[in-house]
Parts: sequence; structure tokens; C-alpha cells
Amino acid sequence: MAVYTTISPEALKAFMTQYDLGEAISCEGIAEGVENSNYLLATHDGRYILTLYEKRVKAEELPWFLGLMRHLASCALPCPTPVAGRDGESLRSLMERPAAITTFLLGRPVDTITPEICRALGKALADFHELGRDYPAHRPNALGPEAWKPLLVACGETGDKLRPGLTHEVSQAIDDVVAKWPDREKLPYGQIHADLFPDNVFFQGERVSGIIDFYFACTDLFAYDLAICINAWCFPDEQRLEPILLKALLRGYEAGRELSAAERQALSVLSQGAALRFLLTRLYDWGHTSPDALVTRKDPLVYLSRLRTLRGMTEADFHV
Ligand SMILES: Nc1ncnc2c1ncn2[C@@H]1O[C@H](COP(=O)(O)OP(=O)(O)OP(=O)(O)O)[C@@H](O)[C@H]1O
Ligand SMILES: N[C@@H](CCO)C(=O)O
Repeated sequence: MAVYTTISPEALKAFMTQYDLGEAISCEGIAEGVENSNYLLATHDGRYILTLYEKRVKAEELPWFLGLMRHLASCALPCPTPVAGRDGESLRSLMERPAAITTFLLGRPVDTITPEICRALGKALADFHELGRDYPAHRPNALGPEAWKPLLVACGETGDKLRPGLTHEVSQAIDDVVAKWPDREKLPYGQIHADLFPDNVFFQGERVSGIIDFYFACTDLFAYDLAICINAWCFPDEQRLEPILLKALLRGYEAGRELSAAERQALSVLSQGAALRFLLTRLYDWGHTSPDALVTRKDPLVYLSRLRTLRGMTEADFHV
């Protein structure tokens, strides 16, 4: 569930007077998602998403995220566009939370990941990177390699309680991956989504019809974004990387942007880094979310299995 903040009818009515969208006909909480409170808002004008930003998203960073969405949508990438009120502002406040209305996108996340789906996803990711080049604003990746050790420390004993020896294993993996991490200046970088998981991509048939959830987006290596997708889309189960899905993802990506030899070579270590990033944030949430909270905690150990698989692979395995 992700409705942390309930909106009173009076507050919604007053909020809507700031827009040219007509009155709200309905405003229903959306169960999916974990970070923010999302509502499906119907007005006489159509359907929209109303988001109240909660804990993890910093209010001062919202203009960067909304600006990126606005920029990419204006370049015809299928992503939500922030809707401006009469005063031209799209970021405002509701129920004492930062809030914004964005456009509604058609389509659904896929139930089954196929090579065709991975190919389409890869092309959409390359489009994201290419179109983002004209968005000059910079946002450092707050969950990049420098963040991993402090995050592991902040997890305390959660890791070892979940799987004895986990903290030591992850600590060693961090040291190893950080030592091999590519120099950012040597690989192409720009705006990346950084959380392009299957629940954040809508499809109509085999066509990508929506990319949502921009709140981890940042300025980082393009190939790292691809490495995140390898983790999230190419493992049909906890630990088996399916080469056919990997090949389709890379081919799809290269239909939009060619990878350099250095990027190909870096995919192995970048994929291990991506596995570490999601293992660590899931572990942190595991230890910091009470089991009776209304949020479903995501299993960190899936990413331990993936990390192990990726550490057993060679650079050549990514030359599919
Ligand atoms: N622009 C949109 N058009 C249609 N549906 C949307 C849109 N944005 C969000 N949704 C719906 O709301 C759900 C939750 O959105 P989202 O994934 O952004 O939640 P979140 O809590 O902000 O992020 P997270 O996935 O990181 O927890 C989505 O699964 C989708 O069903
Ligand atoms: N995609 C993340 C959740 C937060 O965006 C995960 O699966 O761990």
C-alpha cells in the first residue's frame, strides 16, 4: 500500500481551485508503490496522478525531478508530465506535504518478461539517456559507491540476523567492486533513471507506453543504468541470469545508443554494483520497517543471490 497521507475533501477542493482542471470527481488511493502517497484523480478534464511526497524524497530536490520529467515528456518519451496550476507552478503543498499532479499514462507493467519486452525496454532506456542530454541540470547519485559502506554500517546487525556472515561477505564485495569501479570521466554519463524495475515500466502489448517513478533519477554512468536493468529484468529467478534476456536488452539498447568497448567491459562490475545498491537499500528498509507497517518489505536476499551470480561471471559473459 502507499497511501500514507489521507486527503480531506475540503483540502482537495481548495487544492483543485489552483488548477484549470475542473473539480475532482473522484480521488482514490493507489495501493502500489512504497515511497509516496499516490492518488488516481479524475476531473472533468480527464485522469491524473496526484502525488504527495513522503519521507525519502527531499523537497528541495523535487524541482529537479519534475523538470526532468517535463523535459523528457516534451521530447516524446512516454513519461508523466507535471501539470502546472494557473500560476505556472507544478509543485505545491497539500496536507502539509509537497504535492504535484502529473499526467496519467496508459498501459500496465508486464507479468512475464520475454526477449521482446527486454528489447523494447532497452530501446526505451537508450532513448531516456539520449533525450536527457539536453537537460543540463546535475544531480549526484546519492546511492552511488561512496554510499554503500555507510549504508552497510547503518544496517547494523540486520544482515547477519537474516543470513549469518552476510555483513562480512557484502563488505568484501563492496571493497572489491569499488576498487574496480570505472572512472566516471572515461565512460559516457548523463541523466539516468536509476530504478527502472518492471513495476516502473508500463507496456501496451510489446510497446513501452510509460516510464514512471523518477525519484531516484540522477546524473551518472549510462551503463550503470543498464546494469540496474540487467539485475531487475534478466534474472527469471533469484540467481539465474538468462543470456537470451541479456542479449535482447543489450540489442534493444544499442538500437538507440551504441555501447563503447569500455562500457561493455565495465558491465560486469557495474552489474555487481547495482546488485549491491539494491541489496543494501532493501536490507536497510528490512531493519527499519516494523513488520506490522502497511508496507510490503522487499527481500534483500534475492540481491545477495544475484550478486553472487554476477561475481561468478566474467566480462566476456556480457559480450552476448
Ligand atoms: N503517471 C502514471 N500513470 C498511471 N499510473 C500511475 C502513474 N504514476 C503512478 N501510477 C500508478 O501508481 C503506482 C505507484 O506509483 P509509483 O511506483 O511511482 O509509487 P511510489 O510509491 O512513488 O514509488 P515506488 O515504486 O518507488 O514505491 C504505480 O504502480 C501505478 O499503478
Ligand atoms: N526498485 C526498488 C524499490 C524502490 O524503488 C527495489 O526493488 O528494491
